[in-house]
Amino acid sequence: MNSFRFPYTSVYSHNIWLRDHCRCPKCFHPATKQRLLDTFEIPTDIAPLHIEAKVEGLEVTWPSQDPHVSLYPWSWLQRHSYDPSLSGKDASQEKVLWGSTIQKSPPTVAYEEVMAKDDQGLFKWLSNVDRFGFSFVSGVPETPEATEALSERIGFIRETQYGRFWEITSDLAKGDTAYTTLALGAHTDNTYFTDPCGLQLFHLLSHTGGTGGATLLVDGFYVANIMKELHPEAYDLLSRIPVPAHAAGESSALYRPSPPSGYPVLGHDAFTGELTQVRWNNDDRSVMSHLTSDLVEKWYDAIRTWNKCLTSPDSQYWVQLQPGTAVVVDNHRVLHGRSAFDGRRRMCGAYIGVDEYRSKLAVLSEKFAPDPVLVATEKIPLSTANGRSIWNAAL
Ligand SMILES: C[N+](C)(C)CCCC[C@H](N)C(=O)O
Ligand SMILES: O=C(O)CCC(=O)C(=O)O
Ligand SMILES: [Fe+2]
Repeated sequence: MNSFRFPYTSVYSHNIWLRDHCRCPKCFHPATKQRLLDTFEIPTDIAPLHIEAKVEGLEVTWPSQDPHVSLYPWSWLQRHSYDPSLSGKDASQEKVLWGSTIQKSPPTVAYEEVMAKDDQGLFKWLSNVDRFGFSFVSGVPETPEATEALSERIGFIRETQYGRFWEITSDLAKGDTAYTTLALGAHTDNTYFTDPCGLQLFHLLSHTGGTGGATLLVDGFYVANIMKELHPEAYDLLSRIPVPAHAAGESSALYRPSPPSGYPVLGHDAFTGELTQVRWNNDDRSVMSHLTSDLVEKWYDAIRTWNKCLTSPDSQYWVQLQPGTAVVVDNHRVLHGRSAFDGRRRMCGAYIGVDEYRSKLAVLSEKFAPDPVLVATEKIPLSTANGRSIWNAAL
């Protein structure tokens, strides 16, 4: 919507869009941020009575019994303009793709900072995850309790068939190879869920009487980028062919995603086409029973190429976790794995849902990295009953 060259009698589509998105307290509940306006009462041929460019934003007067005045802050219009789209990516949200060289300076935040009630450290931690897909937390007390408290700083823990906050060791306490001493190749968890967890937290509590059990991290977005450049046909197949998965190690549970055919290895934003998710766990993959015969060879070639890129030394970041240093991983981007081990090894951690993670990051971003245009130019009342800006540029 070319709000800056807004013609007086624009085509109806812009008028109805503008009227539908009025954010005055009568049309948009200031506390609940829900639409109060009845979209379907807006006349299809609605057109403004008057338009004025004000310091705070675009003021539009609509015809109705008592002319209705809407104010659209410039930052809000910029954020939501669709023709053309004007909301460029701001650098702070740029993803930093990485390979093995990340080992030189992996993103890390101190536990004390993350636990501090002012949330600055928590924002720093989640900003790391947003940019790098993972972050260490140093100085964590070597207990499950402290690790659980750390997890809960982000949001409520996601409970699954493996429990809420989990402690794992090689006792097959649960029907999964994570509860063995076996090596695990680079994977993302929960491919058998429709909605894989957003974050996965790991904290090695102890490892005695044995060796191995190193942690592998791979930036799935970095590897996908390489695939897109060097193996576009394979990238395309990984982006199109759904992959079924299951978790069937517990007699009480048989998890499969909905639909059971699953989801492609590489998931994209349907609107922007941007890569948004990697789903890959070759051990948990079920029977590929929906490939057409002409695709079988091609698909296996594609996953062989994918695996080759995933396992290239250039893509792999191996780190021997130590008690006291936890790591959180964006399970929609970064794959994790482990080398085989012996001896007694105790790992604890938790899942956090992707929406809980993104919500916490959004709220903290509003507080610590607000939309500069919104803060600088809007003179309109920014706070409401619940203290949240009525003009959060994202709403
Ligand atoms: C131990 N912990 C609960 C974290 C995971 C156990 C299940 C892992 C499963 N194979 C997957 O990849 O999702
Ligand atoms: O034991 C580890 O280091 C990680 C095992 C694993 O992949 C998991 O728990 O999801
Ligand atoms: Fe895992």
